[in-house]
Amino acid sequence: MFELTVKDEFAAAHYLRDYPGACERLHGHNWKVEIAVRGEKLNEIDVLIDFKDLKKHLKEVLDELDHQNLNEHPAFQDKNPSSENIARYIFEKLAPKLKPYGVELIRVTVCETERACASFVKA
Ligand SMILES: Nc1nc2c(c(=O)[nH]1)N=C([C@H](O)[C@H](O)COP(=O)(O)OP(=O)(O)OP(=O)(O)O)CN2
Ligand SMILES: [Zn+2]
Repeated sequence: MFELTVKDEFAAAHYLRDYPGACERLHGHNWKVEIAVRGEKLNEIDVLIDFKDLKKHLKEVLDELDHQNLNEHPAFQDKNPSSENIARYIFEKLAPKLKPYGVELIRVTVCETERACASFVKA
């Protein structure tokens, strides 16, 4: 079994409704995102999936979040745009895009800072 990861980032504003502190006020982060896929079969040039394709599809998903107020995004109308929910949103958008390549998305990790990250992992 092989596992690949690629990274990208996006910048956005958010606030956490009902948060007991400063994060209840609008503020921004440069979120760093890492995704991991796995699969068994290498293709005819001996790669699982081209990093370029992985990065392209991740970017498509992140472009929808980049430079947005995430609290105004349809995905976060009834739930907070926490790192946890952002990771799950990216996972759910990205997983179907990668299926045709024969790889499985297994983890999306979203970091608000170098010291604070949340992952959504395949059950
Ligand atoms: N589990 C989570 N906890 C928090 C989240 C989150 O998404 N998931 N988000 C926040 C806020 O977004 C806040 O902006 C981040 O707070 P904090 O980590 O305290 O950020 P600081 O810049 O103050 O970092 P320090 O390391 O404390 O300097 C809060 N919690
Ligand atoms: Zn925040």
